[in-house]
Amino acid sequence: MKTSKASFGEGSPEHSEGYAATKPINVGLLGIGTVGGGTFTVLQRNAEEITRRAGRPIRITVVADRNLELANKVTGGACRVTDDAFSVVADPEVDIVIELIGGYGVAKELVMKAIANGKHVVTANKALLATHGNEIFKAAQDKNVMVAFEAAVAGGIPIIKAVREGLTANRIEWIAGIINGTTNFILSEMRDKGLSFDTVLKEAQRLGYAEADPTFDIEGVDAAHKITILSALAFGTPVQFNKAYIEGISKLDAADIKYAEQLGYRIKLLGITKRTPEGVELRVHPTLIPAKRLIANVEGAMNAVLVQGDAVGATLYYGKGAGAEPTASAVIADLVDVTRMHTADPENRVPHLAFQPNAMADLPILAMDDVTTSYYLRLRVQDQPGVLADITRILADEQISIDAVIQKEPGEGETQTDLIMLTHQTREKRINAAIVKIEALGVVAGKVTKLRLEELGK
Ligand SMILES: NC(=O)C1=CN([C@@H]2O[C@H](COP(=O)(O)OP(=O)(O)OC[C@H]3O[C@@H](n4cnc5c(N)ncnc54)[C@H](O)[C@@H]3O)[C@@H](O)[C@H]2O)C=CC1
Ligand SMILES: N[C@@H](CC=O)C(=O)O
Ligand code: NA
Repeated sequence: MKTSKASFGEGSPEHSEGYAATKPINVGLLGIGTVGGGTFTVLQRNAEEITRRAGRPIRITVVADRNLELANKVTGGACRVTDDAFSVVADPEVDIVIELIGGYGVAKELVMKAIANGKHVVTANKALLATHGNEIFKAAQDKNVMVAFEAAVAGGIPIIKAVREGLTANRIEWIAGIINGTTNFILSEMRDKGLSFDTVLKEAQRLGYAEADPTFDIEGVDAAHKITILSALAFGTPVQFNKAYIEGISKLDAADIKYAEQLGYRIKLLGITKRTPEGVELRVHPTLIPAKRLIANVEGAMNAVLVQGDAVGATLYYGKGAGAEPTASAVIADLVDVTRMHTADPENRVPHLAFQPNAMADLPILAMDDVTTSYYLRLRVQDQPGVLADITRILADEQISIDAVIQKEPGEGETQTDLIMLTHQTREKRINAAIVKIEALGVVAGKVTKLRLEELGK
């Protein structure tokens, strides 16, 4: 058997003689940290196969990173290195710019300059696209260049491809996903190993899962960036991050995780977007999910996205949503896509946001008050007759029906106990109104804990 040693971006002799002679597509890589490093390594390792798929060699000709020592170490002399990212987006030799710096400051400037200079862009930057995507896609359309962003949502899972291309026959009804690896890792490790929040967060940072500012992960902002992008792709609307409802896991109490389990549910940080007759729900929050659902059993840094289409029904996509090589897998898939489509008529390329730019819908994003879901309520109550009746009357007055109740036996010498209730579906404004009245009851101590619950299908 012959073995082949493909040099970086050249393709192997036995498979790629034709391709090796083909003009390579030249790539400038901005940021060679976790994802940039993974991209460089995988592109080098799988050069032969990637060339055979792309039809021509994909060659990183220049890497820009403000950490030159790191850039030199990772590239090992295989290409040029600079600390001036702006020189790369202006470099006439560069066909595609990969932006893996992150954030919406310098990254936005670089992406806009790259587009203005007629370069295609590949990015993993969900923060940038969720906040400035409309402007970026418009600029790209005007310049006939592509902005590809598979790595921006659920890392290595090809979810953008699935929603934008694989499911085009469908009227998408809703999407719900575990789309932040760091928080899923924290919830799993805390539950399974009893480790503290801070210990697990440090480990997630060490493993390269967390954002530069980990509060983006913990407070649900990163998941909101991602569900904002998916929502736009699903419903043909502009990206509208500023209208997303966002609640992270920092206030989640271990007691609720335990009670949820007793009731047959798991708590996951979900990104949810749903089409309703009044508009689109766009929200991120800890959510009770029936423990028997596949998605409830997604653990560690793994991601999973459920997409409900009217024709296909429910589809589930599972895989690594963070980390160097899983994310590089998506970045390189985009590089191959862009390379293949580079010479195609821009009119015939897949639209950035799945729908043709002149056929976008202006469905409103619903205020959280108008969202419909089920609820988990935990109350600290006096252990005395009539308490449950008072509470159920308040809920009934708001037309909220109860699905399940558990009341703990008070501890030795205690006069108060935990009362846990699950409700059927209702509007958020109704449950909030009921909670205000419940908290005013003399027999209820402190605040009511409210979590949302989604059945996610049958
Ligand atoms: N780490 C992960 O698992 C995932 C990250 N992403 C996204 O990928 C992007 C990159 O993330 P990571 O690789 O984790 O970040 P990182 O912090 O590991 O890498 C960023 C790199 O950019 C360099 N850099 C920063 N400012 C620069 C500048 N002005 N000029 C040149 N270089 C500069 C830094 O020195 C660093 O090497 C972010 O947008 C992130 O949200 C997306 C999916 C998964
Ligand atoms: N910080 C993110 C990285 C990938 O997008 C996460 O934890 O999922
Ligand atoms: Na992806």
